[in-house]
Amino acid sequence: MSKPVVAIVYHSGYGHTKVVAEAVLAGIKESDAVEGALISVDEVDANWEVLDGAAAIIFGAPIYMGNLSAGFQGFAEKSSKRWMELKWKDKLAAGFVNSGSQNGDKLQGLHAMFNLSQQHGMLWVGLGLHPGNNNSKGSVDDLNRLGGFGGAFAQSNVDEGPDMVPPAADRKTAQHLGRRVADAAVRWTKGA
Ligand SMILES: Cc1cc2nc3c(=O)[nH]c(=O)nc-3n(C[C@H](O)[C@H](O)[C@H](O)COP(=O)(O)O)c2cc1C
Repeated sequence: MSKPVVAIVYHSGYGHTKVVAEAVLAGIKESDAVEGALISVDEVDANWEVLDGAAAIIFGAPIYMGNLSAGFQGFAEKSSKRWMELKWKDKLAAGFVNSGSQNGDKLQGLHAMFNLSQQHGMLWVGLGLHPGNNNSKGSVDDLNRLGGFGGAFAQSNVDEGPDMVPPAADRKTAQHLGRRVADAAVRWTKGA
């Protein structure tokens, strides 16, 4: 029997969110029981069938002007063809967002991804981690240093390139999300 596919579909204007997407993929690949697929919104037209066949889809985007980037929103609107037939109903969904500011209205973007998942009848998987860096012994190197619950948050200094940021803590948090969704996909598809 073929392994369940856990797909990531992401937009990245300048490469920072792509780094986060690759960290999510590394987490998916920790599991031998699933296949990972990394799809940029720029190549989504050649990959709708991969998404249709996936057990889980993880959404990823940068925050532009306080919300999901137009590049990601374009994908979301194109996915309405799937919505017509509720083709993605009962797939797992999850999300990650990356922005220049520590806050930067990331939650707004993550909630927009959640809304997209619910329009499609998908089941949302959160991060499943306590917040890091929230007490006197904490540090910016903590896993989940930005304290997200519904998904993985990353922050990339606006004057540094994707070879420098987001920092390792955010990449590890993204990796955790990938592993968590992979494990959830195995449980969710058991016997299906
Ligand atoms: C048009 C535009 C709007 C942005 N708006 C925000 C914002 O609202 N909040 C924020 O924290 N960062 C904002 N940023 C910074 C990006 O979120 C940040 O640089 C991010 O790392 C870009 O990811 P990318 O390289 O994958 O496109 C904005 C950047 C651009 C280009």
